Amino acid sequence: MSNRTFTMIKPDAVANGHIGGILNMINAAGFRIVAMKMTQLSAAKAGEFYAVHKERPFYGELVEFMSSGHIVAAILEKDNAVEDFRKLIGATNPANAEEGTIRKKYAESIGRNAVHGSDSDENAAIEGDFFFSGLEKF
Ligand SMILES: Nc1ncnc2c1ncn2[C@@H]1O[C@H](COP(=O)(O)OP(=O)(O)OP(=O)(O)O)[C@@H](O)[C@H]1O
Repeated sequence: MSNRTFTMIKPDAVANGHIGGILNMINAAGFRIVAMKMTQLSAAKAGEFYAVHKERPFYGELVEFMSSGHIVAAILEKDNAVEDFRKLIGATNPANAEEGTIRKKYAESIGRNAVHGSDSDENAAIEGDFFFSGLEKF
């Protein structure tokens, strides 16, 4: 079990002024931020990041949305990081997300759902490298 996961605060939450609120929830849950940056994905980069969903009907909408505005990408550290962070963000569809989760509080819909969280240790490492590769040491 790795102690790191990767997250993005998505364009809806950034545009609606929720970066601070979401980071507070992340800190309060015991995660340490080891790398973080604000950036905007090109459609090509968003498509690459979500390539596993290429065949899904919502792929075009997802890529358009994820490249529509600024995002905040971060690597987080905590014991059991991947699983605990998935619990903290809540269900993909905010209608099914539990009280106390980030998506319950900040997500607008299944597409505009405020945050991303890696679903495995392997993907956490791949996704972290996607944004923070090479020269940076953390
Ligand atoms: N039916 C849908 N309509 C529109 N967008 C969707 C739909 N299902 C999923 N998505 C979008 O695709 C993303 C990836 O879907 P996935 O099933 O991997 O959910 P997730 O693992 O909870 O989300 P994420 O990977 O962003 O943490 C979702 O977060 C959501 O933004």
